[in-house]
Amino acid sequence: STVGARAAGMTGPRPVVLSGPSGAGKSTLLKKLLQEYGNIFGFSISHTTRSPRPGEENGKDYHFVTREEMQRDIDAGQFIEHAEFSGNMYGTSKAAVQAVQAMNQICVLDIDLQGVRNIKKTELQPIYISIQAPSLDILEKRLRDRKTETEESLQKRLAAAAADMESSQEPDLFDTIIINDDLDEAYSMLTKVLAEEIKKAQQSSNS
Ligand SMILES: Nc1ncnc2c1ncn2[C@@H]1O[C@H](COP(=O)(O)OP(=O)(O)OP(=O)(O)O)[C@@H](O)[C@H]1O
Ligand SMILES: Nc1nc2c(ncn2[C@@H]2O[C@H](COP(=O)(O)O)[C@@H](O)[C@H]2O)c(=O)[nH]1
Repeated sequence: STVGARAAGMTGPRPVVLSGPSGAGKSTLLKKLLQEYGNIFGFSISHTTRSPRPGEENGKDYHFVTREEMQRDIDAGQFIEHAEFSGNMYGTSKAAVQAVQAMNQICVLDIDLQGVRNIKKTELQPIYISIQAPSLDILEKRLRDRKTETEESLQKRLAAAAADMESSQEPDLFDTIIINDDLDEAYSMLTKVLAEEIKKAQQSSNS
């Protein structure tokens, strides 16, 4: 099994899961990571039924699909995990993870807490990192300033955020919790947590 092989040190670097409330800064940190280490890390492109935001590209940020398409593919067994979040469906397809692994890159998943719990039931064995805002008030301000949400979807996301902040304290759920107060400091924490994987990847590409 992957677990046994991993214990024996026979597999490659571990995938990385970034989770945490909407507005905590996952995409911002991920973008920085991919800018600096785009040869090492690859983003797992999820499917979602929500509409694209200005600037988001189909097949790059997400695979934007209808509920019917997504449900059909879920029923066909094409997804590793999927969840309903704030009125829309989100999910990680097997193909999304395989596409990154085929490029010999470390797969990074940006998923919600339900996704984390479901990935724990699989053999993926990633490093689990929670990104948190300093407070719910600051998170609300950041989400409002982002101007991507209606008042209704903002309220849904804030309710989910409050629950997320509490659940993330659960022992053994995350390997690391990063408080994204100052962006540069949070990013430096992230690269520190991933230093070992980055080193392994750099060594194997030099050999
Ligand atoms: N350290 C920070 N200080 C101030 N603003 C920040 C910081 N980090 C991120 N932001 C801003 O906060 C907003 C939310 O960040 P981002 O979109 O990265 O969150 P997210 O966790 O990916 O959210 P979602 O799950 O909704 O996609 C963005 O407008 C971003 O520019
Ligand atoms: N369980 C999953 N959650 C996912 C996936 N892709 C994204 N997400 C999470 O959804 C929310 C909202 O994202 P947004 O882009 O609409 O702001 C956020 O917490 C993401 O982490 C997925 O494939 N599975």
